[in-house]
Amino acid sequence: MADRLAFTKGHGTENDFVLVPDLDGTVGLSPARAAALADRRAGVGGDGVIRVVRTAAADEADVRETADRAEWFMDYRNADGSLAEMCGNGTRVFAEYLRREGLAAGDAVVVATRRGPVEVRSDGDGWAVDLGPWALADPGTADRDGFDALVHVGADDPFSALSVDMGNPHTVVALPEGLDLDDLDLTRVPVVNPVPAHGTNVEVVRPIGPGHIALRVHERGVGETRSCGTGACAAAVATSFWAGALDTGSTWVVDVPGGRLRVRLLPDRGVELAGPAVLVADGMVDLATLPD
Ligand SMILES: N[C@H](CCC[C@H](N)C(=O)O)C(=O)O
Repeated sequence: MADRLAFTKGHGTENDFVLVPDLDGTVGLSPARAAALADRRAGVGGDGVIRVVRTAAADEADVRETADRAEWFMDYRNADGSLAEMCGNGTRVFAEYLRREGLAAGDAVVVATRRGPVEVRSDGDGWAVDLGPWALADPGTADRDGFDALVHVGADDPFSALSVDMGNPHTVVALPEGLDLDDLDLTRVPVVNPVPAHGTNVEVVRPIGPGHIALRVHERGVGETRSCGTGACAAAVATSFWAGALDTGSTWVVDVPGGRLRVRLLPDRGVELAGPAVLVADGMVDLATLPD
């Protein structure tokens, strides 16, 4: 039995991940082991852990069924070890890893995810991926101003928000006039009402100009992160909805604390995320330091 585990550290606009190759699915990844790998002091450190596994060897049957469309499965875990359906920044880092390792060739690769296969294609010095279709909560629940939730961020009075489903859940807050993103206390989990059944990722968005927004994000299963790819898409969808411009194929520059992403709204509720992916380092973890 190998006593060490190979890993690669990577990030997309400083949303960072520990990639663990387990190509034939023989090692597995328990929630406790994922959380230990993500630990920034006793482990490698990251917002998430991504197991790189052949789709045919995935634990979930519905993922295995997509093996004819995608050879590799992005098995995404949050820093707390919880599963997530999708990770936008993670898909770009995953594609970069597959290309560097010679596990994929050419300018595009279809990646299996819990949300279904997505095509990640080379885009300038980064990657682009359609993370759609997005969905709003039952439009009937969005009041006349386009909000369907209230969010307490830190000690502030509640802010109005809109739920956006990107395969994973998002609650997008429109930062009230006169407040500054930098002043928000995102050290605690924002309190969302109605309480989302499976938790949610909370983005607080500020308009910068036409087709340009900035956001901070508190991620489900992590805490505040420097960037969230599905969150950038959710924020662009919500901002377009509030502007009554959802059907215009708009493009967005999304400034996140860790850098800049681009989002393009596509027909049929498609939404393309584009941005960088960096592989920072490779290493080995002593299995004796990890829980089973
Ligand atoms: N925390 C998220 C998953 C990671 C999403 C984010 N890192 C991205 O780039 O989309 C969730 O539990 O739904």
